[in-house]
Amino acid sequence: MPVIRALSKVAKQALLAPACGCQPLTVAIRNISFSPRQVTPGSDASFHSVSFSETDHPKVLITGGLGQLGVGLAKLLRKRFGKNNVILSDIRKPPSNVFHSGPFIYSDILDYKNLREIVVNNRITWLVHYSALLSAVGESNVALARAVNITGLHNILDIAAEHGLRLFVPSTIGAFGPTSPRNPTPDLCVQRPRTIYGVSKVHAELMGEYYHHRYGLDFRCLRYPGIISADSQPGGGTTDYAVQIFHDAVKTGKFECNLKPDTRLPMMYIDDCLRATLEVMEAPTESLSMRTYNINAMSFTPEELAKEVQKQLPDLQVTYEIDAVRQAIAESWPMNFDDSNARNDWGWKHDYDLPELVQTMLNFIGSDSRIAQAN
Ligand SMILES: NC(=O)C1=CN([C@@H]2O[C@H](COP(=O)(O)OP(=O)(O)OC[C@H]3O[C@@H](n4cnc5c(N)ncnc54)[C@H](O)[C@@H]3O)[C@@H](O)[C@H]2O)C=CC1
Ligand SMILES: CC(=O)[C@H](N)C(=O)O
Repeated sequence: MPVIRALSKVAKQALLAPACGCQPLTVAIRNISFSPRQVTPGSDASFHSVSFSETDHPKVLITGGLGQLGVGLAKLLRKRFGKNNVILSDIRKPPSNVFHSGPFIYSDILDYKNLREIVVNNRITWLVHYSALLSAVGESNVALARAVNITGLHNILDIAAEHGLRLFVPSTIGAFGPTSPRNPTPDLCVQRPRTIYGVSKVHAELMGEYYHHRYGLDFRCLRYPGIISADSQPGGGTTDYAVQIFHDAVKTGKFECNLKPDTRLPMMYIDDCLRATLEVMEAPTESLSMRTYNINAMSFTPEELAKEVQKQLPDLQVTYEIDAVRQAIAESWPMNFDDSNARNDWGWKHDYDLPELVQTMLNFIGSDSRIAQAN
């Protein structure tokens, strides 16, 4: 009975707590070992809570780190916090340059004990959760997408709440759907996505915010646009065409686009995306009026992108062979993203517009292919 009474007191405190005042619940979790996932009886929950303030630098774990974004983020964070303070993890075997560039560890986000062991043994304080199946691959394997994007997220939330971690989970333009306002799309509006990817990301936004209010979890989330990078391949999304065009333009002079020429989507160069991630993770709590923000840089159609590339490579030939699944997804997504809250609250500002993006991508891929030809 006393335990039940204590629990109902905790629940009452939770409902009465101010949206940002998470202290009472955090204390309750520690005092009576009531956590989102029950802490083993007899264990001392406070033992796990290594707060960021105890160390000079955060100790960061990146899940799903071998995808398009993780390696670049590790590089940026290692520059800032030191090589050994940032651990990349994935279920795939890392290429040797990645393996030798800093700590890498196997981590399957569906294995809760494995996650807990990594967090405890390495005294992790920040968790960047990148593991996911993206929009197009998600539609071709819904069961796996549901497991990785939803069950996996539950593991991540519980680990982060139990161990007092600051947690970053990216969301996406894909978290909106055909009934959302598309031009522009604000932070708060109807979200009824039609992909398992989008559904799982809305779920992540809501669960993260719920854990923030309920358990005091320091949850931070950015909705990324389509991300464009030169030295890492996209993992099966709808916006992948905007990366592939550069590789094909340089290598073959021909590009077959799987979206219609007038399909407008928000996009961002990877350096802006990774910097935004670091900036929101470092933003003082008081500056965050929300926990999930849109971020934006530019918006273009395949035709506009092709024209910009043709300014540098006039012989590029672009044809269109529409992928019905990707086209339907793209037509349900925002055309322009309103990121004014991120700009006002924590000073978000993008560096790359379309001309700089194209120049940078062609310089990078061009010099890469010249090196390859010389070898
Ligand atoms: N790349 C983009 O344009 C955008 C990405 N995002 C989000 O950013 C995050 C990172 O995206 P990308 O790097 O592009 O994704 P990606 O698809 O390139 O990489 C995802 C990684 O997750 C790993 N993974 C899959 N199952 C796993 C499991 N059970 N345990 C651990 N790892 C597992 C994969 O091996 C892969 O390396 C994702 O959450 C994605 O939704 C959001 C919007 C745009
Ligand atoms: C915008 C995204 O989330 C991703 N690149 C995808 O196209 O699925």
